[in-house]
Amino acid sequence: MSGTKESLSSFVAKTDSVSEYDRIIGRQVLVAPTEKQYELLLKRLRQQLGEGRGEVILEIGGSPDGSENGLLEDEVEAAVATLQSLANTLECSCVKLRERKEMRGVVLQYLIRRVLDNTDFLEIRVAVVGNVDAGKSTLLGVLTHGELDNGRGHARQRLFRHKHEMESGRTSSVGNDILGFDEEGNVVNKPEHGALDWVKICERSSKVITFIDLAGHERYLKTTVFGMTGHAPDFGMLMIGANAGIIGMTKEHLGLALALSVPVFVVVTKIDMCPVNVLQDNLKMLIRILKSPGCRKVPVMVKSPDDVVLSATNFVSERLCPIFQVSNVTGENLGLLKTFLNLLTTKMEYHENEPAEFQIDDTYSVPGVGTVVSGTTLKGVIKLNDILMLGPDPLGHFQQIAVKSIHRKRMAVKEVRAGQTASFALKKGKKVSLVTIKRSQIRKGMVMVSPTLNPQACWEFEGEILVLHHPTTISSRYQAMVHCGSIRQTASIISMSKDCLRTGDKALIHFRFIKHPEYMTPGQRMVFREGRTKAVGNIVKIITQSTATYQGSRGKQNKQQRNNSTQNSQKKSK
Ligand SMILES: Nc1nc2c(ncn2[C@@H]2O[C@H](COP(=O)(O)OP(=O)(O)OP(=O)(O)O)[C@@H](O)[C@H]2O)c(=O)[nH]1
Repeated sequence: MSGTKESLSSFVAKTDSVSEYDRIIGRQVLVAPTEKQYELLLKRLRQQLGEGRGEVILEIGGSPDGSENGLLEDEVEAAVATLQSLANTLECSCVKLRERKEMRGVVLQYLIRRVLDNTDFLEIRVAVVGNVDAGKSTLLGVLTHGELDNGRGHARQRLFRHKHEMESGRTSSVGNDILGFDEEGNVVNKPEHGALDWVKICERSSKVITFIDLAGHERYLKTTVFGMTGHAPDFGMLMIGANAGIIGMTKEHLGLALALSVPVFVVVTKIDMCPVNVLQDNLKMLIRILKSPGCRKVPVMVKSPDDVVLSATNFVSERLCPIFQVSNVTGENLGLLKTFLNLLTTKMEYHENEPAEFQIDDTYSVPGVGTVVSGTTLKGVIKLNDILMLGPDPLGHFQQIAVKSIHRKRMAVKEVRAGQTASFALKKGKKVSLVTIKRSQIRKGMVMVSPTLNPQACWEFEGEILVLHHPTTISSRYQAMVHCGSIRQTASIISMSKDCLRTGDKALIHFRFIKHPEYMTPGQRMVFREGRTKAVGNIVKIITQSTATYQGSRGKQNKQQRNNSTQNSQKKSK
């Protein structure tokens, strides 16, 4: 993945089969590889492309210990030719990102990206958060439509008009905008009469950034949390107005991203209209917050193309938090932000070989098509006409459905893989004469999974929870909203491993949903919140027995425990 930049030549030098080569020869491997070395390089590059979901940033002429400090002029040509040839063999593009001077010669960084057919593209989801008026809609309008703002909402209006014009099949009720990059890293968005044709963007793109535009107002915090959990963002883009600084919901949104382990980068907007001293004060405050024990981030100001490559390659592996300072009116530094977006690679591990799991975040009724569901493929591969189990319904049952069509960003495709979002048209049953499934039967939080998983719904589960904030104490019977994937339902606390919980406390909590059972899996991240109360944690156990049975058995257990302790105390007193 791009987060792990590596020198190909030093890899070959480290490999057993070429151990006779010292580091100096290692540098020369790319310059003049033998057939065996070339095969090794090819094998390694293929492996890295697999790890990086189709792309990798490579450094040539350098090594981590500085022993291969640069290529001479004539070596550069030969090394780049080898790299180009490797890329061609693996059907990849090879684009130079950066060059730096070292003691001996130059060190170069290249982006190697698989050239995909026009129905496939790499997908990165970026949740856009920040306080009202931070310039979120404006920045998205400027990035996706390629036209600067006038400072009075011009770019934002374009986006709104575009949103109202969205035809059926839009992927979510949370705002979505897309920015496509071709294999060379050029933006492919070309608005026609103000509107964007998503299918054309996807056809021309190697990578598509989906911006999940989340509301900035406190009133919509529920939707913002849903966007952060249910839409599985790879990254969070925290927007801050240069003159307003960190106000309102900024800290809340940052805290949410941290709690959900979503890597965050910051975009400070409106630098064109902000006095220098105010900007400096607000940046100082931002850096202080990012470095504070609660965040433990390493803030990095991105000011040059070099900074972009460095921060993008280290973004995932470290606690780095790149900060961009842009103007949507003058366009200052927007180029840096675009290059950064083009280089982003997800840190999520997606398992394509496991049985399919798809979480539903929205439903639609499309005339002539029927019920359509949209969401994220968490595991496996889903193909046209696949039979999946949809559920759970209010009784906890799953029903067989067939996938009749698949869209990725409104483009018809034959399959969708783990890590990709999609919409499906559904029909009930296996036969060709399928029964239409009603939209009212489906709700957000439901899943579609492979029948091999034999899915079970649960009313109750156990979670390991850390209370981030609560004004007083939390005890049994306390109720709050559980957000887990696209599940959003109130649950009450049945029991806890501690008597009561305060801010900063950790506990194992047994929850019960109040309305209907849900499908969950251990290890999933969850948020438990109500008003200003917020707790985060992981699902550790799913309890599939009915409550009566469970409570009955717990009752018996408790009675047994009581009997045991009485016997013990009787023994002690004797
Ligand atoms: N001068 C200047 N104005 C900007 C810039 N970015 C945004 N604006 C203006 O700031 C105002 C607010 O921008 P929005 O994009 O609506 O802010 P928002 O964060 O999307 O707000 P909500 O959607 O309400 O959460 C608009 O009038 C924009 O024209 C900028 O870089 N420079």
